[in-house]
Amino acid sequence: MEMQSTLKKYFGYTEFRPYQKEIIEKILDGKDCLVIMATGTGKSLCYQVPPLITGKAAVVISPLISLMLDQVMALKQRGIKADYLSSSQTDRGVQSNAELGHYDIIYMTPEKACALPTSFWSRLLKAGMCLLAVDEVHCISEWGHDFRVEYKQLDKLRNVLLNVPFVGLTATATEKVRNDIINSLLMKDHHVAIGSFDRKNLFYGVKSFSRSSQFVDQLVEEISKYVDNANSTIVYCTTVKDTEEIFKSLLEAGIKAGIYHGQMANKAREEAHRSFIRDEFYVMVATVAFGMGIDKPNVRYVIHYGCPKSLESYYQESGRCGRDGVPSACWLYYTRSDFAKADFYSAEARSASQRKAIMEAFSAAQHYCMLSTCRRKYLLDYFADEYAHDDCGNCDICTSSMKEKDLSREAFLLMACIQSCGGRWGLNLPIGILRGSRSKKIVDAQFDKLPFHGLGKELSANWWKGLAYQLISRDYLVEIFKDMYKTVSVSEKGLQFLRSSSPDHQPPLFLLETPEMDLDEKNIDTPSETIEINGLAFKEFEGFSQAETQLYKILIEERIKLARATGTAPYAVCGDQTLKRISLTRPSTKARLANIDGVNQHFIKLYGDNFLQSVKRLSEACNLSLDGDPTSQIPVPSKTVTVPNNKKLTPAKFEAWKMWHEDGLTFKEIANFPGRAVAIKEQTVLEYILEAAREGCKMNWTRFCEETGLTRETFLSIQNAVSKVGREKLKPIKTELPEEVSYGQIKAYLTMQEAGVSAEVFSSKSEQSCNGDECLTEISEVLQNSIIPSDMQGDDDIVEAPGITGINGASSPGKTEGAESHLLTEEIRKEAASSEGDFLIHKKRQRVEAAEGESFRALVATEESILSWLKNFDDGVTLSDLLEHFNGSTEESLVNLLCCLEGEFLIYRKNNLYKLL
Ligand SMILES: Nc1ncnc2c1ncn2[C@@H]1O[C@H](COP(=O)(O)OP(=O)(O)OP(=O)(O)O)[C@@H](O)[C@H]1O
Repeated sequence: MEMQSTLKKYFGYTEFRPYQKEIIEKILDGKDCLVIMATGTGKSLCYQVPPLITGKAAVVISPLISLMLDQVMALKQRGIKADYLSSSQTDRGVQSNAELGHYDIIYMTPEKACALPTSFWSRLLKAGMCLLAVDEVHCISEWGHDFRVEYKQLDKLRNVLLNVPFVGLTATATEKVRNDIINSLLMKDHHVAIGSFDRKNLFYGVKSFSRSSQFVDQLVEEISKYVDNANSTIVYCTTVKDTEEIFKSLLEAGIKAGIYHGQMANKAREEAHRSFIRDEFYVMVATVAFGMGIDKPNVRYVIHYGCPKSLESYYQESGRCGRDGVPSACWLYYTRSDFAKADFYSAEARSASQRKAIMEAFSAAQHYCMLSTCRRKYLLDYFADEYAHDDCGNCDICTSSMKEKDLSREAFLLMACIQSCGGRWGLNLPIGILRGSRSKKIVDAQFDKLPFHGLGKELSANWWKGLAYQLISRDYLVEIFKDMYKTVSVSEKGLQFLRSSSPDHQPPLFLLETPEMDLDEKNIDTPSETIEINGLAFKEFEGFSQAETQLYKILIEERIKLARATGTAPYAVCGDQTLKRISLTRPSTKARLANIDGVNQHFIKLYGDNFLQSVKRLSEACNLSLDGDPTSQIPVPSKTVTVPNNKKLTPAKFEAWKMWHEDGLTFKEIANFPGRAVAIKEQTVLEYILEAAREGCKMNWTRFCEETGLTRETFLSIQNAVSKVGREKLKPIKTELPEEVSYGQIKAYLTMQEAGVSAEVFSSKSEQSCNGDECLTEISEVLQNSIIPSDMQGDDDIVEAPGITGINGASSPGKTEGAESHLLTEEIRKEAASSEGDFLIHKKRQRVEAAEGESFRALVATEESILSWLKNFDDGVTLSDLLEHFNGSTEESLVNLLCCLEGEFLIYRKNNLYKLL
């Protein structure tokens, strides 16, 4: 509860993102934690919440001063006491204040942390220290992509900070790097949280381009379209020269932009960074020097102008995009000449193994450019975060209309040629042979005598390379790195294909003819189509009227003014999404403003009056009424909904899931559904639903377990059996278990385990709900006593059904007869089954009743009495509950008191439930 209220009070959010809560709990238990979560998924919050709960400081090691400055600025805007210490700082004030326990969070560079005297740490410990967080902890490992030698010294702090949990956080760490981190930070009995690398809101796209002024002009024109809505863009270039060229073109086109690269003086770079995050311009053209830790939440486009040197750096840089969770696009433009930079990058290597690692990393980036299969899948598989789908529906490949073609003859020629050359060469040699080249290498090795020589000359080298990359990504060919060189050979799968082929006949092999393959040699550097960087299926102002869009745009300006007046960044005042919610709901009171997701207590204190005045004035000007529907939702991008895009789920399976999940039907009802030509088995329905769950469809596991009869005890005994015999085969698991445990229950357990659902689902259920018939009876009773407040009942059939009209008085379900009675229980059961939320209501009702029983006197509400009564209800209460309890108060006076409490952040309202903060 305290965690939840801290989240709303300081950050304005009402829900934790995945993993955050469990990590915070572990830290509060004093455990070391290693947190590996995708960029922009909210790692920082994991170390920012514990000091606010414990009242003890958190020390955060961070690699860059600019990053620390941004974090400190944003935290101050949330009313959190934060500052930073670095070796270049001359002011001793921060250090002494830290020693006196004046901060919630103190950032410092690793150098500074190691240079601080033991006396500093002793004083800090005395004042209270709850954790030491090491941000971007992959820098500790030589195997990581940003090794920083100073990070290696951090283990020294272990001897000084006894019993302080160490928390390492990073977005990218292979297993090798993870082990290195654990050893370097001397972590013991630590908790590891590994989130998915998938950034669902990001669209990935790649195109080839030519380095011509014509292309740059097109790019600039495209970028200019997105600047209008205050959407930020970062253009990453591989060289300083490109950076300068694009920057100049943007300025010439009248677009305000910034530039950032390693050859600029520190001060100029800091200024550029500062201006970008403060929305003084919306386009930043930079080299990769502008990468790690840029946390501007509303960057909508990240464009790579040139192939990056590795997928790790591509993931980091593209990760700057869409950090507020809003759909955003990452486009990568490459030229073939980029691929010749392997030597340049590997020149940085200090050893043969490092050189090999650099080559491999660069090759993976090249592959990414040349893919003909889902880009998201390739990226996630690369980071060992296997993506279960072949089609993400949110990258250029999955959304393109490219058609597969039978390229079996060409694939045969290429593979046969590679095999005939002994699989000892790169791609250029076999392609040269097919294209009839008589280069010295080919002639000396007598490869010009091979029967394939010249058989593929009508196709460009580019075309053949495109084909080869597809064969590699589909495992017909394999690439092997040997020191500075890579060779390509035929895999077992490719050999099988060759064995079943002859020069005249090959089994069909359907592959894509990508746009790059279409380019012939003369046109190699001509862009295949006009640029279109958007690629988002999402319309930014979907669901907004014209007037609301206008209001939003004016509020953006107001936010900039407020931020300038307080010397901070506009996003630190409040995020774009919060501003959109304000534009849609147009609150007239602090209470209403406080209830908007993303609005925190400090915001209300600092800007509440100002914002409310602006909203009132501007709404009037835009002819919009105040206090719109607080449930107005900003449209969720359809691309993140997995189900409709999911090609793996057949219509029958999807339909079964929908009937169960959305219509509340039982397995039996679905199996015998009247519209079905032939009834199917209940077991089949169960399997369909489990498959839907595995494919990412939403599940109410509590209800599912109830219907399958899977109890906590059975769940735990299956867990036990699986730990003994493994999860690969069902039979051995079944043999380990009592007779009555069904295969269906075992499958359900295995799917739940895959989905990360633990036995807790039962404890929460038993607390929140009751079982089977008992539950039905109890809910019936609740209805019978007519204590479900009308605002909770909704306008479903229950109230209207025959024999139920008397629920409030004359007749009751108990008194109805036969079919009517059955109808009622059926309806109730469906209602009960439709969501866990109803069980919550039921439980709350019971507690309301218990509390009611305490007094029969007319109770008049005061701020204090409301607060003290709300303490009884973790799940919150409705206004009707409050009115029932405080029966001596009028609705108006009660609402006024509630508004005051909301405005003071003592309570908050969500889904019409008032909860204590
Ligand atoms: N529970 C939450 N609800 C809504 N927004 C959140 C939540 N937690 C974090 N955020 C927001 O998500 C954004 C990204 O969070 P954060 O900076 O912590 O990401 P990160 O994982 O540290 O990323 P990186 O590795 O790139 O630094 C921030 O703007 C943050 O305020």
